[in-house]
Amino acid sequence: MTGPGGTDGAAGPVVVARGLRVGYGDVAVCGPVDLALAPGEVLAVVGPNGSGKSTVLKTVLGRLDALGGIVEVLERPVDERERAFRARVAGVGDDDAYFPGLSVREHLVLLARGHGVDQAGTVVDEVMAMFGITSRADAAPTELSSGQRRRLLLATAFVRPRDVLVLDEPEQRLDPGTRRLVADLIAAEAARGVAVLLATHDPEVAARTGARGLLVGEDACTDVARDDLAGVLAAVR
Ligand SMILES: Nc1ncnc2c1ncn2[C@@H]1O[C@H](COP(=O)(O)OP(=O)(O)OP(=O)(O)O)[C@@H](O)[C@H]1O
Repeated sequence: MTGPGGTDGAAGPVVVARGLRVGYGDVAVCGPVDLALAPGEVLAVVGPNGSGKSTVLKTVLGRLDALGGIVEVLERPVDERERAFRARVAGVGDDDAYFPGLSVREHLVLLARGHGVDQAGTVVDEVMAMFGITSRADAAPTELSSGQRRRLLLATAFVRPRDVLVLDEPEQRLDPGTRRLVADLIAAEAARGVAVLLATHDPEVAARTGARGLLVGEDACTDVARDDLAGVLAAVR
């Protein structure tokens, strides 16, 4: 199988962490992280509120410096300033910052064009329809409901090229139908060879995406098999 970036199905991992320490200042928020994520795989980072899931994701995205250990994406040390990194790694966090004066559609077209997407307008219209925000295309993001803004934020990852997709609690603020839609979109991404790293509290998202897990703990981070993930999520608190 050839993946979106021309990667072979049997290719090695595209996200690797070894003894990775993440945190703020010089204080680690959780145990060291070891993971390897290959094209077409979904890994769900799970754990209680405040355990460090977002911090792990931000470090993988290069938005936060590692305190120690190794983190590599696409076989290079993480550096979000690198053109190849920005071109191939799509991340959605909690932050919704928008340009004043641009509509929903204009935001998405700007992003798609910035990434050199052919027929950006058509792609954006398809993605807006997929996320059910077409009727709000001409609105400013500030005029959207909280869940609609979340749909827009997720849409930003789908209007641009990507080999690695990093999503922080994609289920946040979404109604149940949209949560299922997003889970199915993530599964489809994996099926076409994208490596997906996500944080979630939602057993349904974990199950529908076919994710295996990484349980983030204070002293250690532990691998969780796919079949055990729903039980671990139910027990997390
Ligand atoms: N900017 C920051 N500066 C200092 N500490 C922070 C900062 N952001 C988060 N923390 C702390 O780091 C720890 C891990 O936070 P993080 O947001 O990674 O948790 P999480 O597992 O994603 O939680 P949740 O399930 O609530 O989203 C928490 O104790 C939090 O208070």
